Amino acid sequence: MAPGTNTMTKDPILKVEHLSMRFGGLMAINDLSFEAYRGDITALIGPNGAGKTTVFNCVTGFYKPTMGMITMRQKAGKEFLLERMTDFEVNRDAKVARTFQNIRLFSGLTVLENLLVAQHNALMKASGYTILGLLGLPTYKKAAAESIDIAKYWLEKANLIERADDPAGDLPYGAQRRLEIARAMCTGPEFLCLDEPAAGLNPRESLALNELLRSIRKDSGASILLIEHDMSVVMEISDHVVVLEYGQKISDGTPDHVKNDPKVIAAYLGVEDDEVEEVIEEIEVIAEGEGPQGGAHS
Ligand SMILES: Nc1ncnc2c1ncn2[C@@H]1O[C@H](COP(=O)(O)OP(=O)(O)OP(=O)(O)O)[C@@H](O)[C@H]1O
Repeated sequence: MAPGTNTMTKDPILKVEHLSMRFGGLMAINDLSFEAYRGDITALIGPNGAGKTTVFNCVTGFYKPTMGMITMRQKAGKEFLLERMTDFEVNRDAKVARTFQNIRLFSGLTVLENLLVAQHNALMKASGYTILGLLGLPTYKKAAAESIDIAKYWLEKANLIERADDPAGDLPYGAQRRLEIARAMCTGPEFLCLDEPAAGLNPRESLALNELLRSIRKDSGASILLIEHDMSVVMEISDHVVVLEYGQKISDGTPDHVKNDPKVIAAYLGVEDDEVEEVIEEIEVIAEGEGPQGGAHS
């Protein structure tokens, strides 16, 4: 249990146990264990190259880990061993959706069409996988109407309803990021993995993103795991933070707990743990010197 979290109410949706991932001679993830709790926004942070994306790729079925177990337990109690599943099965069966560091939308399709394509699997199932089904089956017509309702719901949430008929490629960058998240939500995930959702956003777009993520947590009940470099986003919206360095966990707890953890400060400053205090003192002296009354420029 992560320090600072309430032991009475926390129910793990994801358990990562002794995960290791080797690329040739490089141990990118080394015996990593952590949990993400149901209903929480969990942030996975760490310096460049710490192994965050590798963990994401293992959780979402893009990589087969060298060792370890990744268990996802759905609300209804059904468990899935994600390390044994393909990316497609992780999404379809375990109900884990993801976004990527680089935006991957169909830029020539409209905003609405992007959300309908995401629901293609459910629509094909309703058609009975036949052309006649596509043309006339009542189950298909019902599913098609439902998928438009779901798309509209997420367009409202992402504040994109007015752009529904515009090509996705015409949207500003921050709106494209929200569209990607809306598209992932249209697949009905219980667990949403977001790879650097705030990257490249301006402060206004960042606020809109925070609002969308909070509303996903509150209204859909989906749990969120996100990789993020923007500490203001992490500290603002996360319930729980896991910190990696060189493929290992160095801290795990509430945002306040990890923010004040000397190991985390050392990792971000790139110094040894026992040098943290000294470096912070030095930084404070420099900051005082740079201040309005400071002597650096006087
Ligand atoms: N497919 C791969 N083949 C070989 N090495 C890889 C592969 N993917 C990642 N690595 C290496 O594994 C280590 C962890 O990389 P990873 O991308 O997971 O880190 P990260 O924490 O996401 O970094 P960043 O914050 O820069 O995105 C790095 O040293 C990286 O070069």
